[in-house]
Amino acid sequence: MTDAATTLQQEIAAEQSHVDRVYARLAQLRQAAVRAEKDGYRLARVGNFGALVERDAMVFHAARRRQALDAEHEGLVFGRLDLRKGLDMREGGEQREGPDLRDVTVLYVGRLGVRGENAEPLVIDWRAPAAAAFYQATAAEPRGVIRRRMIQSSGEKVTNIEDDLLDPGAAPEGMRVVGDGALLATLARATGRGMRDIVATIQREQDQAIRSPAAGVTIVSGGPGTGKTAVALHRAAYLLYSDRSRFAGGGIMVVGPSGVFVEYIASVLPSLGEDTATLKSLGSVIPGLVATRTDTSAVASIKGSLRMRRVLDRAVRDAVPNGPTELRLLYRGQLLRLTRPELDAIRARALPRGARRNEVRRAGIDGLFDALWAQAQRLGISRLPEQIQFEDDLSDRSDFRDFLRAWWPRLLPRHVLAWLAEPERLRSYASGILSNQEIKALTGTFTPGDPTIADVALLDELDELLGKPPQPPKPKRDPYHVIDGIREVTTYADRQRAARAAATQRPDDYREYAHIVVDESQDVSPMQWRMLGRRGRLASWTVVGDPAQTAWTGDPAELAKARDWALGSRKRHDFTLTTNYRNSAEIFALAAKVIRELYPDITLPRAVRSTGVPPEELTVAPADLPDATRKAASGLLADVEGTVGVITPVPRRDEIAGWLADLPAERLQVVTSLQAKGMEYDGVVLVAPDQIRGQDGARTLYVALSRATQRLVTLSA
Ligand SMILES: Nc1ncnc2c1ncn2[C@@H]1O[C@H](COP(=O)(O)OP(=O)(O)OP(=O)(O)O)[C@@H](O)[C@H]1O
Repeated sequence: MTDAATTLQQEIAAEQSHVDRVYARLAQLRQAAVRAEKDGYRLARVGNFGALVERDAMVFHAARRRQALDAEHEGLVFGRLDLRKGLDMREGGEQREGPDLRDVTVLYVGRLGVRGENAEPLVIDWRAPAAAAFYQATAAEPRGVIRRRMIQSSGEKVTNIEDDLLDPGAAPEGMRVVGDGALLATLARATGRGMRDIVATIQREQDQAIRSPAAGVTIVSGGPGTGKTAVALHRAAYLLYSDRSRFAGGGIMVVGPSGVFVEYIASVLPSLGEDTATLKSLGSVIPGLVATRTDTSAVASIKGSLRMRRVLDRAVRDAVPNGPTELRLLYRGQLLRLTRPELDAIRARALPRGARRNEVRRAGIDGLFDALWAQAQRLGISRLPEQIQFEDDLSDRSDFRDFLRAWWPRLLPRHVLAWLAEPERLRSYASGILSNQEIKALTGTFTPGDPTIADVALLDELDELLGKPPQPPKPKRDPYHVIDGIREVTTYADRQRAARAAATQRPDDYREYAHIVVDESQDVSPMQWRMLGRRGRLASWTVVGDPAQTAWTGDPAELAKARDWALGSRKRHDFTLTTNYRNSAEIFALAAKVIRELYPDITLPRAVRSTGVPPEELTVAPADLPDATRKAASGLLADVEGTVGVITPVPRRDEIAGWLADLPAERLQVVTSLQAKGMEYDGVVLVAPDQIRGQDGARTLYVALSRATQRLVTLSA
């Protein structure tokens, strides 16, 4: 063994003994927590009030502790800091020759804080203020850190160590420094189906964004692969740690562009021991509805425009399709009749600007009564009763009630959206608001019962425009348990469990999130900002994105206006990330070429890793495209260890997936250029790049070109 290898083995052994100590302590704590929980429940059988209160406290603490201890074992300890200590004392007093080990304080950093039997910290939580130096110290500004050590493990076994010596002058004799570049070693690892947490290798500029103040709006920008998504998710975990009652109680919602993306990031927060955040795609923000279909970028940009609110406002005021065209009632031998224009006028009067159709049905009915009463008086019906009796008579009649149900039904958003599927209605609502060309583009894009992702924001807008019919008040629930007729005070543990459940399964129309994280925010349309804004009126926000990656083709001023409306006047904190951790330098160079054609002066991130393998740009005859795609995908599956993504033009996904049906599916995913947003694969086959550029623009092509970590093949026909 070489000297370096021996040193590494010795250092690994030393760290292993600390890691063993931590796991032994963890097992002890876990046992104690389980015991305390059991004892707590036993105490309750004593039955008096004092015992209940005691049980309360015991069970609560024990259960919470056990949950935390259960959450995350893999790679529990991942960092060590050797810090200078006693600087002040040394300067004023005793002078020694050089620094020695007495001048060093050692601190371990991990996914969880663990204390020893005498309350000494064995590991501190990565989110604790004392751990910030682990991420923020640099050689230029060591912040008291002499050596930063990254500890890599597999399960409970330490496998490698990587050190950074930040303050050589303060390093005591005998302090050894091993490894070179933990970050690069991590980045070279294969990509799995899901995104990994980066807790052990968070970089300084990322850490600053993660720990930015909870209040207001934290805005994180940066080019492809700079860790915006990773930062957003670690920030959610950080907020939950720093103010648990506020953020777990109120709820954190993380919103990403697509279902594919949400699936990709779903394991990150649980791997950090946090499972109370709600993850949503833009197609699933409304409870009970999951839209996955995408429109073309051009159509999505029209549907996302604020002008659609005016189009929808016209729709909710219109007569229902196939509704009654007149009202005819025989009353005491005389025919009462209201024509279509009269009915329309009554509806319009009952629905002044700002009124919500489902909420003012009563005003519509009153308008009908008034018109019918006036007519009855005009006709001089004999023995006409008081108006009140006249109205009662009508209300009792089933033909009148049937008419009301058909004329002013309770409308659901999906009913009204379905009206837009009729070209006539679409034209009449949109004329003068959208251009003829835009109306033509929208025609045929609304499929009743099968909304696209862009339609979801329209449904949410309609929900607001329509309102809800007034409901009788719900009876209040008894806040206490009643078991066998005996009332029992709920325990903290019960409440904790209930709070947890409430955090993950919030009521259907939950809109009071304490924090909203918006990922890929460059693709959130104005209508979608309104949808998110409604759910974050009291929230603080983290908004991450990259304007150069947007597929939005509408008016930028409108986008800014809607975003400002959602985020309000809260204080903004801006952060920019500058290093691309995803792409090899060779792959990013090709992506950069595409975006520079559009924005020659754009500042792009620096790709830190090089593989020596340039992307392959192939052109084949159209008839050979299926074979070439299959060959490229299976070639990449053989070449890379991790995942392979095949990125297609939007309308061709299913066709191209068909070509690849016989390839092994575990490591292969076929996605459209729009679904590829935010995704990452080790190898990417990009099919028909020119068609992607033609349909969804150069910025979407730039996104597609910047998804691969190791290998990229483009196939043009
Ligand atoms: N500090 C880090 N240590 C290790 N890996 C990192 C670090 N920062 C980012 N990465 C990795 O880089 C890749 C890109 O990160 P992420 O997806 O968060 O970037 P992004 O800025 O959201 O990209 P895009 O805008 O292209 O969607 C991920 O695999 C992530 O794990």
